[in-house]
Order: sequence, then C-alpha cells, then structure tokens
Amino acid sequence: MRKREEREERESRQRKEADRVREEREAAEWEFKKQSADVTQNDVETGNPALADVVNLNSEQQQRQPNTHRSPTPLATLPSFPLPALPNAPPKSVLALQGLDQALVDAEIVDPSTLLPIPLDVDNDAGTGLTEKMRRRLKELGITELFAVQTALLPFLLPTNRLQRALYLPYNPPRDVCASAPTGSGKTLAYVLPIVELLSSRIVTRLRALVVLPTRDLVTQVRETFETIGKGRGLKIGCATGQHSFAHEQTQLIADSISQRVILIPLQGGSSKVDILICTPGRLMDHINGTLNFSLQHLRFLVIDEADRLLAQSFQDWLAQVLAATRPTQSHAARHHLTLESMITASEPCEPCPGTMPYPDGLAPTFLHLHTESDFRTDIDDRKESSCQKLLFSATLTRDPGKVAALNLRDPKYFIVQSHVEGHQTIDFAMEKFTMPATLTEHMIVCESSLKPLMLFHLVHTHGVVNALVFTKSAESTTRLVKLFELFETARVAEHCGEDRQIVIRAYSSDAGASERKTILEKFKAQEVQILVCSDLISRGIDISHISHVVSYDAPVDMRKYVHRVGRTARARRAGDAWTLIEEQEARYFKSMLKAADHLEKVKRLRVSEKDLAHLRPQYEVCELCSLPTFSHDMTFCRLHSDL
Ligand SMILES: Nc1ncnc2c1ncn2[C@@H]1O[C@H](COP(=O)(O)OP(=O)(O)OP(=O)(O)O)[C@@H](O)[C@H]1O
Repeated sequence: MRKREEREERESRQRKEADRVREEREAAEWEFKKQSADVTQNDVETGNPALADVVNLNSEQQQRQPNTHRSPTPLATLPSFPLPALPNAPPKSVLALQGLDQALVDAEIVDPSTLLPIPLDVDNDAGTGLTEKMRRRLKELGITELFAVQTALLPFLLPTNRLQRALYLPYNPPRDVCASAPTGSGKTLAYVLPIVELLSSRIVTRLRALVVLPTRDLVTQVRETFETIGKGRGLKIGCATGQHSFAHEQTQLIADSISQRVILIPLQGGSSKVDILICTPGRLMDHINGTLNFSLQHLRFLVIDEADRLLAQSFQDWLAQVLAATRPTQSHAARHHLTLESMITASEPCEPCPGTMPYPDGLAPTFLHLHTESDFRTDIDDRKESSCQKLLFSATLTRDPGKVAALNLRDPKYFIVQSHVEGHQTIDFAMEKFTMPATLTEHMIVCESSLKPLMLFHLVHTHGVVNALVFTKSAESTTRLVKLFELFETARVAEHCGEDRQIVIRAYSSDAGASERKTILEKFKAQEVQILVCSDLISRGIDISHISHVVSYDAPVDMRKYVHRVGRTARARRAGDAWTLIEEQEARYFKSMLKAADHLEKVKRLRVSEKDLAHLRPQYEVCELCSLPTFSHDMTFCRLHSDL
C-alpha cells in the first residue's frame, strides 16, 4: 500500500517537473524569437546594410518557403535554458527494501527480551521440543530459561511431528535457517540443542552434523559446548583444525568401527568415527580432498557460524565444494566406479575388505540411485533431496544477495532478533543496522594520539577497567602496549611502596604460538591475568563470562568489527562496558560510521581533562625516565612512544 502511494507521488512529482521544464523551454523560445525580431528591426533602423540584407533576404525566403528550416540570426547574448532537473533520489530505506528476497521480507522478528522458562514436567516441554532428559541436563547446568533466539529456533528445528525429526527426509527435506541475533544472545545453544536432540536417536555413527567456524579457538569453544550439553547421549564429537597432524586427524575421524583401523578401500557410504564434526574451513577442505571415505552424504545439519565472516573467505572455494559433497552428482558415481575398476586391476587385494567391490552398504537415500545397475526402475531410482539442513548464524549476518545465493538455500526461514522498530520490520536488517545487547553501555574518548597510553591507564585506575579485553590494530602494537603498561605498573606499585597489587596484563596475538596462546587464554579465564591485549583474532565469538570491559585502543575499521569487539562483554544478559579511544583525526570517520548505523547517540562521549590525568602523570614520567637507559639500546622504548 505504502509502496504504491510512494510510486504515485513520485510519478506526479515527475509530471509536474516535466510540465515546468516544457513551460520554461517555451518561454525561452518565445524570448529567443522576440530577440531575433528586435535584432532585425534594430539592424534595419541603425542602417547595418549587411545584416539588414541578410535579415531581409531571410525574411523573404521565409515568406516564400514558410515551412523550411531557417538558421538563426546570431544574437548579442546566447539565450539561457534551464538545466534538466532530476527527481529526488528515493530514501535509503526505500532502496534497501528494493529487490529484497521474499524470505527476508517474511522474516520472523523476535523481541530480544523474550525469555521462556524451561519446565521440568515429563509431559510439558512448553513447545520447545526438548526432551525431558535435555531439560534436566540444562537445569543441571544452571540454564532455567531459554533466550530469545532459542525460543524461536527450537520449535522450528525440533518439530513435534516425529516423522519430521527423522535423520533422513528425502521426500520432505527441511527448510534452511538464517538467524541474526546480537552478540552473546545464545546462538550456539540454539543449534547445539537441536543437533544433540535429533542425533541422539541415531543407531549407526555417521557424520551427520558439520559445524564450520572461522578460528581454532572457536572450534574448541563450540566443542566444549557440545560435550557439556551432549553428556550421556553417546554422541561422538570430533574436531578438525590443523592443530594436529593430518594423519592423526584422519585416524580420529575415519576408521573401521570394529578394528578401529583406517580403512584403505573406498566405501560407498563413507565411514566416520564421529557423529558431529567441528572444524575450520581450511582443514575441512583437506579432508574432503584427501581423506578416503570422508563423506558428507549423511549430513543432517550443516552449521555455518559467524556466517558473514566465513562467506567472505573464498578459500579454495570451500563453500561450493562442501555443498557439492552433500548432494549426489555424477562425479560421485564416477568416482566409485573408477575406484572399483582400479581395485579390480590392483595386483594386491585391499585390506581389510574381503572382496574387491566397494562396500555397498551405508549409502544415504539421496545417493542410492547413482549406484543401481538393474534395468528396471524401483523407488531407489527416484531422485531424492538431500536431508542436509543449513543453519547460518551471526550477529552481523550478511544480506548480500550474491553471497546468500552462493549458499543455495532451500526455502530459507529468517529469524531476526532485534528490538521493535517503526515501519517495515526487516528494514534495519536490510540496511545492516545491527542490534546490540541491551545490557551494554558504550563510551568513546577523543584524544590526541600521544595521550592514548595515559587514557588507558586512566580507564584502568579511575574507571576500574579490569577483566578487560583491549583491542589494538596489529600484533606489533599489542606487544608494545603490553610492554609500556608493564613499565607503568611497575613504577606505580613502586611509588606506593608495593602496597598496591600490580595489574597483570598479557598479549594475545598471532606472534605467540598456539600452545602459548592457549595458556594465556586459560590464565585470563582463571582471572590470573586481568587485562588481555589482543588483535582482532579473538574479536568474534569468544565467550568468557567475566569480561566486564572491552577497550578499543585502536578504533575498529568498520561497524561489523565494532559490533563483534564490543560484543565480547555484556553477554548472556550480563552488564558490560565498551570504551573506544579515538584519535582526533579519526573522530569524524568514527562518528559517521556510527551515524550510518543509527548508533551514534548510544555511544556517550567521555571528556577527560588534563586534571583527570594529573595523578597518573608523575608515574608515567618516572616510568619513562627509569626505563629509558634499559630501552634506549634497542630503541624499543623510543618506538614505543612514537608509535603508541
Ligand atoms: N538460555 C540460557 N541461559 C543462560 N545462559 C545462556 C543461555 N543460552 C546461552 N547462554 C550463555 O550465554 C553465553 C553466550 O552465548 P553464545 O556464545 O552462544 O553467544 P552468541 O550469540 O553465539 O554470541 P557471538 O555472536 O558473540 O558468538 C554463553 O556463555 C552461554 O553459555
């Protein structure tokens, strides 16, 4: 209705504009003719014979040939014509909705404040689809209510109809799901709970759920969640991140379930020691291409967490290859027939299979028709749909049509957790305005670049910014900031004659090896380290409950980065503060970035005067003086100050 009104209004505006242009053009032509007539008259009167002759001749000719084209008489001044005027551009909000996928227009908008208590009665699952066993497990873990994204997704992924809970749905394949919900709102449980519930009914172990995440740290974190939630359900969970050797990973994933030896012959249905595999895309590609019998044909769930980040990685065209591996194609059939031939011609029979045929058992229903050899058609020969349900999650889910199309989604259902907005409800999502946790407070401090270290000390010692993540722009700046902070702390504690506790700060960046990083993270989780200085390596997904502050020491380059950084605090409805230090020359860009995201008024500006910093200055200067001799040799200290 609104669209039609807008279109009519635009058309009427365009009509009026055309009328105005026509009138102005007619007026100009009339003026032009009038001036021509004046010139003729003047020339005749002022006795300009040449011009008068031309004019007279022209007028005679015109009288003789009234309809033929006559070149205009040169004028003293050129007539002016109005410039063509364009109609006003439609507002951004209208543009954002144009060409929007119908699935997005039909998205289910979920209020972030929604909470659903989890009942423990045997027969009452409050519409969540969770079994009593799972509800009890959640209670043991202290989870008594479902968060908004979970209340929306669980009934959808865990239908009450038992047939729809089957592991294979070749004739009634499930719809894919895209979920956008703020950071720390419980997206992980929104997919872990249904996967554990549905897969618990399986009898044979096959690879049925694949969870792809962008970093190793996130793989470890999600694995822990699966293990905690799935305790006592008998599901086998594996990881593939490249942390261990490829051969080791292969033995963890693929083996004969009886002898536990790696199978050396191709099995049509693949082989798996795990029901759920959590991995990074790189290692996943290695297994798809290099591990015999690693098959995705039995997948019931393909989860792409932090989907916008993963879809931005075109690494080895990973997504296309994964999707292809879940669907039957002629190449699958060709591969199996090829290996069959090679086995027949092989001089030594392959172990441990007694025959030379690929083991015909274990094909997923979707793949069955590729392997029938008989001349008459049966149900087996019917084309069936893959039962793999794709689940996409992010706090900053992309709406880029190209990227979404690459996923080949099946009748996707969108769930968007965001506060109610006036007008069209998906508009904020379409315009990539992201929802922040309601419990988050945000501040920015605009200062000179040279004052940033002092500002950080001020935040720590005046505003109690500990249990904090401090984000810098690079691994190098991370190391330097940690060194400077340690010097400052030593000077400060020395001045207070050791009465104050020194704040422990550590760097967490790609400069440290994987095991060192793991140790540092564990110490931070155990609160032995109070401040972790890091690059954007852990800006996404990492869930550490006690982080009460996030400081962007170097400003984030875009809104997505900002959302994920600040989202490391204020998780699971806890309170949290985010601080961003902005150099004076960055202030304009940063503010316009926030404004474009409709978020400027949420970020309060904190003004810090020289007076506020005065009590820290002596220690800062003492620390500078005391440390100069030590550092002047290797120039580190000088660089510290010039770069920070
Ligand atoms: N229903 C619940 N009750 C209590 N705590 C919950 C509930 N659901 C999730 N949590 C906790 O909330 C925290 C954040 O959850 P999670 O890591 O899934 O957030 P997320 O939405 O994936 O965030 P991000 O976008 O940053 O990855 C976790 O510690 C999780 O255990």
